[in-house]
Amino acid sequence: MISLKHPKTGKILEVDEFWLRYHCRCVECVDADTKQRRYNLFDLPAAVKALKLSYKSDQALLLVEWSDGHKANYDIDNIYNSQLDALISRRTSSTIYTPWNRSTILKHEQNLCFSLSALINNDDVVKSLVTSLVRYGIAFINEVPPTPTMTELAIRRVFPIMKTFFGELWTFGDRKDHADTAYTKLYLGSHTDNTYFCDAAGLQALHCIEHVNGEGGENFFVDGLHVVQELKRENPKAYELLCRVQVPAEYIEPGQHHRHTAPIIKTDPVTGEFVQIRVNEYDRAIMDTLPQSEMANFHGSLRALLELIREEANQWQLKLSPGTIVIFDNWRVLHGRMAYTGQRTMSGAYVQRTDFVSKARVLGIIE
Ligand SMILES: C[N+](C)(C)CCCC[C@H](N)C(=O)O
Ligand SMILES: O=C(O)CCC(=O)C(=O)O
Repeated sequence: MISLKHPKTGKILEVDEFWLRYHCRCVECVDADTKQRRYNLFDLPAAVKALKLSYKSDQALLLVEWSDGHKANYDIDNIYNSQLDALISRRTSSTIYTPWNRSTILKHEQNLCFSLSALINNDDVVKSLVTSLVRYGIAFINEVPPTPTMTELAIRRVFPIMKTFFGELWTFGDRKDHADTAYTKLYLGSHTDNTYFCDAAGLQALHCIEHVNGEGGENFFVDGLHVVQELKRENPKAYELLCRVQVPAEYIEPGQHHRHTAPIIKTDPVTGEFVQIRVNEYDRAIMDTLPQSEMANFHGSLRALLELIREEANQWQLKLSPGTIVIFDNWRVLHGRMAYTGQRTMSGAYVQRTDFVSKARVLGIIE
């Protein structure tokens, strides 16, 4: 270990020597074009030693002469910012994620809506939309001509579309194109999609392009981040159990058999932050991942979460009309719809999680 003292703050940091050697960012060590490392672990001596330490450029840089002959320059602040305590403090002090219930989201409604023409003409509007998606997990694009083609154009202005067995840009009503309750006129309780995929879609976009000769079909949304925080406060045992118990989900139709097992609440193993809520009663598979003696506890905890989800104060219900696309974070915001009559056609698409967060990083919204 090497002991460093920050030249400005005086903070002492014990740094593992191999870690420091491995994190040299000079052009010899990291390719300037690809930003990829130019060597692997075995190219460096396991017991590499720092022979000489010195500071330069008003002490902003640390120079190290290594026992393998390499001379490295480090930005001191980069070294301190690359430590676990710095990561945890940045993440836990971030104010980018704003949990909401119905009354609080209604106060921000105007921050969530963007017209298609503004979106097309102005890159800043793209950034504002992605910021709302990160902050609240939901946003709307208005004044979209109600066709599948224009729905696709609007989504592709911001994100690439994820291909699944449902298709890329999908259009659905009550025709049984897939073995799923979504393809009926029935009520759909709050859920997240794709609990049965190894990686559920990150975003989902829905556009009601037609609803005639009937009523109902209102959509509702619940902020999973908010209900998970409430559960953690009110019932920490239930929260802890739902973070831990592995819950299988499944989707079966001719030619498809998807299954994925994971907890209902996923948290970041390093920082403890909320990562994903994965709730879908319709797609729950046989629960064979717990001994029977623990089932009652599990169902009690799940019931506590579902009660919070069902609370009216947490549900934001709205009638989507042709012209408005709703986009929401399928790892955070649960959605559902009321039963309906008449002819109702929805168009929409999924976006991969990795494409959503990559876009947010490129735009400087998250790190
Ligand atoms: C969105 N789209 C209509 C294509 C599919 C709906 C699938 C709903 C399914 N139960 C799930 O949770 O994934
Ligand atoms: O029909 C709707 O409005 C929503 C359908 C739905 O919940 C889904 O596709 O997952």
